[in-house]
Amino acid sequence: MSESERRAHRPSARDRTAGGPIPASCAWRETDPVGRRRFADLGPLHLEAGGKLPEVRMAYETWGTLSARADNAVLVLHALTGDSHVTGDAEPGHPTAGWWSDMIGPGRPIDTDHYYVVAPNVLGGCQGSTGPSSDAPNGTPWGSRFPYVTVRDQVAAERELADRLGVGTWALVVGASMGGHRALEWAAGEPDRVAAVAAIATSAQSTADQIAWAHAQIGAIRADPRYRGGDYYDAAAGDGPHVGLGIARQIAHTTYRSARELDERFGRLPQGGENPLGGGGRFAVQSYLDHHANKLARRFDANSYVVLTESMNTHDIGRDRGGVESALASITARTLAVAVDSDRLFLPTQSERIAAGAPSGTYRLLHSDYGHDGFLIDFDQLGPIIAEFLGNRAYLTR
Ligand SMILES: CC(=O)SCCNC(=O)CCNC(=O)[C@H](O)C(C)(C)COP(=O)(O)OP(=O)(O)OC[C@H]1O[C@@H](n2cnc3c(N)ncnc32)[C@H](O)[C@@H]1OP(=O)(O)O
Ligand SMILES: N[C@@H](CCO)C(=O)O
Repeated sequence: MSESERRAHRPSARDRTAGGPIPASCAWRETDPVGRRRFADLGPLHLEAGGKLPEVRMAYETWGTLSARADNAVLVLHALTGDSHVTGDAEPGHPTAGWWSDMIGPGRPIDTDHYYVVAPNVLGGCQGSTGPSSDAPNGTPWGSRFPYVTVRDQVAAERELADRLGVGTWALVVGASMGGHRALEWAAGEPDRVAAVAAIATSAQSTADQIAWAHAQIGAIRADPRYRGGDYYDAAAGDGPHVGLGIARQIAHTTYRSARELDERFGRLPQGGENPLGGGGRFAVQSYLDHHANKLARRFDANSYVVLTESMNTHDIGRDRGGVESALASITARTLAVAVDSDRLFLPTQSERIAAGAPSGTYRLLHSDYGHDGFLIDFDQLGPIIAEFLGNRAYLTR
């Protein structure tokens, strides 16, 4: 069996139900299973679309040491279902290693022997920062009552966190995908506080295509009867909206990978001993998507998925700033825009636009078969690009 066949076939069909009943919500809430997460209580936050959150808590992790001049701080902003655990090995309570361990750490492109790295969990998420699964003032989860938050609101919360950490100007703000939205929003909205920005596989404003994919994902969650309009937090395991959330992940995950990769990797292979002819069995690629659906439903909250996806839909650094080109032109930070050539969700032209519009913009392209997820896989290319942008000669000549 070839490597591609081996990858395509694992694990077995039994994976579809692996792990037992799925909890109604897998929000981490106020817990800190890894033991290194910290929390900052920021008080009330007035929201761009109206209303306010009376109490905002931000969960975050840090690595390295802030210099006496506070000029070595790097803000790392995660994507839709990411979290603050950007680097480190797998450990109890966090079964996966940091999602950017190859990029951040001693001797890595973002070298924590030199930089003070801060990674917050996004506002509206479900990994310790205030979100729909957090308790509202009446002591029960916000659920359907959670207000609309924008990318700008998320950055406003991160700005408050920066104030509390004693960071005036970030040496670098870096993010990919949804994290890139926030990185660009930081650069356009807080030019005095960002010396350099790296926006990876992202866009300055959401496109109709991205909103269209998101629409189907949100629809899948809302159509799940177990979603209960967003108020499902007291449901028993197995009785939460994991079906809708899983379908949303399957739609999204397909857009995160390239058609070429899926075709070359899975082809028309059936999954294990299953027979798709007649409708009973699955193709391997269907099993693969089932696997990713199952995994996400176990680690993420459906309401957070909706809240964050909606915030991505209205992402537009040009809003109330005279349009995207005007907002890009106002960026004073050194700007790096990185695209993945096979990304069918965040097209390279959107990164080219960022680099062309920012006064000191640089554009770099990753050559990858993996599509949008290339920023989570192709570190042999992304590492040197970021190291070069930071002038990390030790990494480049290692
Ligand atoms: C900043 C952030 O975004 S942080 C969040 C990033 N992490 C995630 O999104 C978690 C979801 N995972 C992913 O998106 C991807 O796994 C990545 C991008 C992290 C890594 O990509 P890859 O290394 O190419 O992993 P890939 O997409 O092939 O998935 C591998 C999994 O699919 C499973 N798989 C492969 N083929 C099949 C199949 N035919 N049937 C069922 N499962 C299958 C593998 O067993 C493996 O399972 P495991 O992850 O539980 O060990
Ligand atoms: N796999 C990433 C892709 C989104 O950019 C995530 O789940 O956040």
